[in-house]
Amino acid sequence: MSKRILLLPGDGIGQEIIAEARKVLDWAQANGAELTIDEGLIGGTAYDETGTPLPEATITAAKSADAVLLGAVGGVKWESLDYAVRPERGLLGIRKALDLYCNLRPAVVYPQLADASTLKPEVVSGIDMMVVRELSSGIYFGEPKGVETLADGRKKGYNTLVYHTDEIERVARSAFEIAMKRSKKVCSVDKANVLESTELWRDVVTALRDAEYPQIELSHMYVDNAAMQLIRNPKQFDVMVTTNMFGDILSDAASMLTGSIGMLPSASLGEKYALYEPIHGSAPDIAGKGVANPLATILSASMMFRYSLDLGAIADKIDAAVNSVLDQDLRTADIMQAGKTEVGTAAMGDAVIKALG
Ligand SMILES: NC(=O)C1=CN([C@@H]2O[C@H](COP(=O)(O)OP(=O)(O)OC[C@H]3O[C@@H](n4cnc5c(N)ncnc54)[C@H](O)[C@@H]3O)[C@@H](O)[C@H]2O)C=CC1
Ligand SMILES: CC(C)CC(=O)C(=O)O
Ligand SMILES: [Mg+2]
Repeated sequence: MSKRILLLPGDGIGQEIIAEARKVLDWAQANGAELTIDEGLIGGTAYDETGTPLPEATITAAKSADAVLLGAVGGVKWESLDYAVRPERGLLGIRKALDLYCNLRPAVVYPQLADASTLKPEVVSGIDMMVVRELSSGIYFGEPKGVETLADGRKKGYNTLVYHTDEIERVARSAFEIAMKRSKKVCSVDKANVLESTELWRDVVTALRDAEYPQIELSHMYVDNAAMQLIRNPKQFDVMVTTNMFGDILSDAASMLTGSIGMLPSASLGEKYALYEPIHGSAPDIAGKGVANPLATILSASMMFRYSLDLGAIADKIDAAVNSVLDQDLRTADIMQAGKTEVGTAAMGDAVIKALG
């Protein structure tokens, strides 16, 4: 039966990178994958057309798809809008609507790019770690929040970091299950020394390990130390599990081990739905220039074929094609190295298609 994919290009380079991922989907279709591909609106582009960054039609289409592949949202044009209708609210909204609580962000250092990192090759080579980020709760969603004017004229801006036992437990279980197939090592990152919500996080993660995953070697680290350790000695980590905001920040940091944020794909998973997207944003500084790296999005498509479409053989081919274009010394500007050939977004996408054969 045909698998239904919903593409949500979004804003800025989202449009450019999804166009390259679309070439890969078209290739898969031409090579036997039965796919029905639709496109929908999200983010600033959706706001401009419909007055909301997350139209009902997008939620409905996402719920009837086997998987969603998203580009990125946001941009300077929409920064002065009320928070309720900002592009980013569209992304948070779809994560909530689909209950995508588990965000997998694999940071893999390709051997061809070990010296593209700003860190020493010996520090990063061989890295293959997984950041498991809680995605549908935490401070990005907690109530109360807002900006108020106080009686004395000062303004008060506030957000709330809330976690419930079940929200922690389900993402911790995902992390432990992943770790059972890897090194059986999990580092849980929190700020339990000062935040009660993450003291609960630590307690729940520990209790689950004790009760159901005694084989897992669990460690705990404060987020400030984790940020430092990621740069000092990243190979100490295999699976890292953490809150929504800490995972957001630490995965951007981890991306630089690989050479560029343009190399990191992600899968956002719930019990019923799944959405795939690069970890980066809409990159207004390079949008429209045709220089964005499409590989994170193409690798996100690969994760989609593997996890949601039951087409692991196609995922293997996409992964091999990405390796092949790097072997051919083709580089977008963000991963450019001396002696290599610089190519733009579309040329990189075309090279992947050529490598796919
Ligand atoms: N998932 C999403 O849709 C996300 C959206 N955003 C939104 O994106 C906008 C820009 O945010 P920033 O903080 O600048 O983060 P960003 O991730 O868009 O860009 C950060 C830096 O990385 C570079 N970069 C990002 N992706 C790249 C790629 N594929 N190839 C080459 N270089 C790449 C950009 O040029 C920029 O210098 C904001 O409106 C923000 O809210 C930010 C992060 C995630
Ligand atoms: C809207 C933001 C929370 C997006 C972001 O930075 C991310 O998911 O990495
Ligand atoms: Mg982010």
